[in-house]
Amino acid sequence: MRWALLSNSRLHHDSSNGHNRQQQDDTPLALRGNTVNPISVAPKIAIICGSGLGSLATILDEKIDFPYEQIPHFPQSTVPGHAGKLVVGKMGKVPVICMQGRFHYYEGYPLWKCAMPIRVFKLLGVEMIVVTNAAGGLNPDYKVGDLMIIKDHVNFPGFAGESFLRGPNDERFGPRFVALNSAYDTELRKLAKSVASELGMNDFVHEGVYTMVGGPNFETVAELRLMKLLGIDAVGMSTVPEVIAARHCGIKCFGFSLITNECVTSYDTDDEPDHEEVMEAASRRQNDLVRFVTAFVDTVKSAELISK
Ligand SMILES: O=P(O)(O)O[C@@H]1C[C@H](O)[C@@H](CO)O1
Ligand SMILES: Nc1nc2[nH]cnc2c(=O)[nH]1
Repeated sequence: MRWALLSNSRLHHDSSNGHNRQQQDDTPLALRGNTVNPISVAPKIAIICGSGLGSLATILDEKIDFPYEQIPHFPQSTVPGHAGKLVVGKMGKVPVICMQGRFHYYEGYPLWKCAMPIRVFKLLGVEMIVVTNAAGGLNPDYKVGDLMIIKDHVNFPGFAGESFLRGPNDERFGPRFVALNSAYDTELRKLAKSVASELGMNDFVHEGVYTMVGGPNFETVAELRLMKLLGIDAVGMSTVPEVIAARHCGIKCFGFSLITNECVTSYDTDDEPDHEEVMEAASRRQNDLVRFVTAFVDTVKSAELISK
C-alpha cells in the first residue's frame, strides 16, 4: 500500500457552530494513496505526542513525514513543542502513525477540529490510540518527571456543553450517544503497568484521573483546590476530545500524562508554571518515555490486542 495526501469528503459532520460544510467536505486529509514513498502496511496504532514529547515519532523506522502545512485545510500547529506533522513508520514490528503536534482548543480551533485527525486515523485502519500529554501534577504524591497512566477523565469543557460530538451525529463513525465509563481500556492499562514494572519504572509510574481545561491560562489556586476535591490527579489542556472521538468510532484508548510541573495550590509562594518548564521536564524524560512506549507497543502486539 502507498500513502499520499488526498482530498476526502467523508470526515466531517455538519456543524451548528460556524463551520462551513462545503469547506469541511473539501478538506484534504492524509489517506491511503498512490504517490511518494510507499509503506507496505497501514498503521494499527496512532500515537498523539503531547507538548515536548515529539521524540516518540523520531524513533520510527521507515519513516515518512507529512507536514501539516502540506495537507490543505488541515489545522496547523501553533504551539512550541508541537512540530506539526504526521509521521508514518514502524515502531518495532508495528506500523504506527504519530501526530507530532496536536491541536488545542485554546489555539482557536473548535473541538471537532482538534480531534478530527482521529477520524482520519479510523479511515486508515487504526485500531488503538496512545494519547500522551504534558500535565500539572495535583496529586501530592506526584513529582515532576512522573508518568501517570490515565484511568479516567473529568471533562470541564463538556460540563459547559462543548464536545467533539456536538452537532448532527455522523452515523458512519458511531452512535449519537457514546458510553465513556471504560474509555481508557482496562486491559491496556493493566498491560502498561506490567510493562512499567518490567522496565523498573514503578517508582515514577502512577495511575490517576486527568482533567482537561480550555487554557491557555494555567489554573488559579482556587480552581486547583476545587479539582483536588473532585479527585483529579493531573490537569492539562488536551486529550479528552481525542479520546471521545476515538471511543465514538470504536478505537481503543490508552493514555498517559507526563507530570511536567507541580500545581501551585498555595497562596504563600511565588512559584508559577510556564511552558518552558513544561518542555524542559518533557525533554528530561524523553528516553524513558520512548522505552516505555516502545515496550508497550511491542507487548500489545505480542498479546494480540491489535489485528495481524
Ligand atoms: O499538548 P499537551 O496537552 O501535552 O500540552 C500541554 C497543555 C498546553 O498545551 C501546554 C502547557 O504548557 O502543555
Ligand atoms: N492546565 C494545565 N496544563 C498543563 N500542562 C502542563 N502543565 C499544566 C498545568 O499545570 N495546567
